[in-house]
Amino acid sequence: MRTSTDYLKSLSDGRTVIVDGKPVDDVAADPAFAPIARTVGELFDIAADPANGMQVTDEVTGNPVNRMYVAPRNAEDLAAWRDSAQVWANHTNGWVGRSPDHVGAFVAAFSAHPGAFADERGLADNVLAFHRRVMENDLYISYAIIPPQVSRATTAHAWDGDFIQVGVKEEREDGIVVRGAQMLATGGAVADEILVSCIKPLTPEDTDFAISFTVPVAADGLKLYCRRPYATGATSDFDYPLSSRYDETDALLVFDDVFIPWKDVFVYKDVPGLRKQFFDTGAHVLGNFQAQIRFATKLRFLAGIARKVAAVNGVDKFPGVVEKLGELASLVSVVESALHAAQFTAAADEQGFFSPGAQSLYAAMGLQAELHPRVIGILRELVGGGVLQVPSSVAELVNSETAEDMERYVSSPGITSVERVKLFKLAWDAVGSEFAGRHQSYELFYSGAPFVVKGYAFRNYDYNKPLQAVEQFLASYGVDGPAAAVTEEVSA
Ligand SMILES: Cc1cc2nc3c(=O)[nH]c(=O)nc-3n(C[C@H](O)[C@H](O)[C@H](O)COP(=O)(O)OP(=O)(O)OC[C@H]3O[C@@H](n4cnc5c(N)ncnc54)[C@H](O)[C@@H]3O)c2cc1C
Repeated sequence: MRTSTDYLKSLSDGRTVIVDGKPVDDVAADPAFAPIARTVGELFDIAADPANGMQVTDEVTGNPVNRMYVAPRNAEDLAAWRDSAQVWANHTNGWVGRSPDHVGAFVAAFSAHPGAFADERGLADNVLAFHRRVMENDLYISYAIIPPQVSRATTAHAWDGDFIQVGVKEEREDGIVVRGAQMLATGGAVADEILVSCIKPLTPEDTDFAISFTVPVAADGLKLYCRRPYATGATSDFDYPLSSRYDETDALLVFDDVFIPWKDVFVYKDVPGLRKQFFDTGAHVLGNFQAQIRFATKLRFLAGIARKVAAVNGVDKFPGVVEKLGELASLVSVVESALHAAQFTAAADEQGFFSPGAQSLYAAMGLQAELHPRVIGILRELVGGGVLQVPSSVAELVNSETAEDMERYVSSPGITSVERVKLFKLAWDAVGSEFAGRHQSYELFYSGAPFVVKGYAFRNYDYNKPLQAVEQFLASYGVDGPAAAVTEEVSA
């Protein structure tokens, strides 16, 4: 299976990743991208080691493949799939949102439902071939499925200027030429390919933009405009332990007439087909099951920082602090419990795809907009000003002229000054740094704006039962008192 060496080597492919107005020479060597590339490489090494239990035998080739790229078919598969996702999430403590298993899960679910892509061009076969390529080569796929934020009052066809959202400029015998942009691809700069599509509802007038395809990051004419990287501002691992490893970077994609061969096209000028690929295949559920496994891991990590900070500051026995730590425990447990429930209520669909229970999964996602800021808020409150009562850098801890002051004034009972500063710098990178701010937006938006995500929770909740309960109750009394049936029940 692919190792970090193979992966890092493959990144030197002439991709156009733009920072500070010019293309980056080599992302694997650039200080903005090398740290996250290293982290992704570590994930591949973990999967390649059979001891980590992430491998399964491919039924077609008989070779070991990463389980994250294989659609679960029964309860045992799903349990093992979840365990594998957990192995990767543990390695990053949940701080890498778009690790290769996220879109990998979408592609796995696609492969179990080729019928959702069926059309006269044979697009379903393209999807199956894509899945096989991803699985056999351990590809890292990022995705860009949101149109650029131009105006949400209308959709692409009504925007000024042709092809602002990426669309079909030209149809050729051997493929299509696409032009335009897509909002963001997290991890795109260090991925192998990007799945480009649109999950926001389009109208029949938007047919030219109703496409789904994969494109190598190094494709001619594809440009990635990255937001300011945070890894370069991370002066050391000690000062920014999260920014220095996990800055995935997010990039606007611009397609300057990029040629996409037919084999890489999955949905073509088909507005309903866009929704089908995400929602009739179970892809949205499986991909977000992975996302919630990752999210719960990060919440546990945040709770761990809070628990340790409270102990170091000697406040962990105060009733008010115990209450806060208890609230944190409840919030983390809500997400963990929803994952258990989604697994417990999982069932096979008509294609034999074993899908996690959607009601529990979307319930957790629907609360994320409130839950994550609350967790961060509690942590911010517990750390107090301690995150600012730290030296500007590790230098003050090692310089003999300043180390003595640090040891004397920046310390707590039972731990050294270095240990205390290390902990509080970690806390700052989780709640206060630019990296932390980006993560707050990420958790709020990665699976859609809160009104969209709550819509999933609404649609996947069976309101018949609560409605029935209310109807029955309302029927049990009237202006004349209890209804007859109820009166009889009471007198009997
Ligand atoms: C850190 C980060 C990483 C991301 N990574 C990726 C990625 O890898 N791939 C990808 O495809 N996308 C990615 N995204 C984009 C993400 O999917 C979108 O931000 C999300 O879907 C919301 O879309 P939007 O940003 O266009 O918000 P908009 O749709 O413009 O909404 C912004 C706000 O406007 C209001 N609003 C808009 N429309 C309505 C409405 N109809 N009803 C009520 N209120 C409304 C809401 O308050 C909403 O929160 C990322 C976003 C962030 C922040």
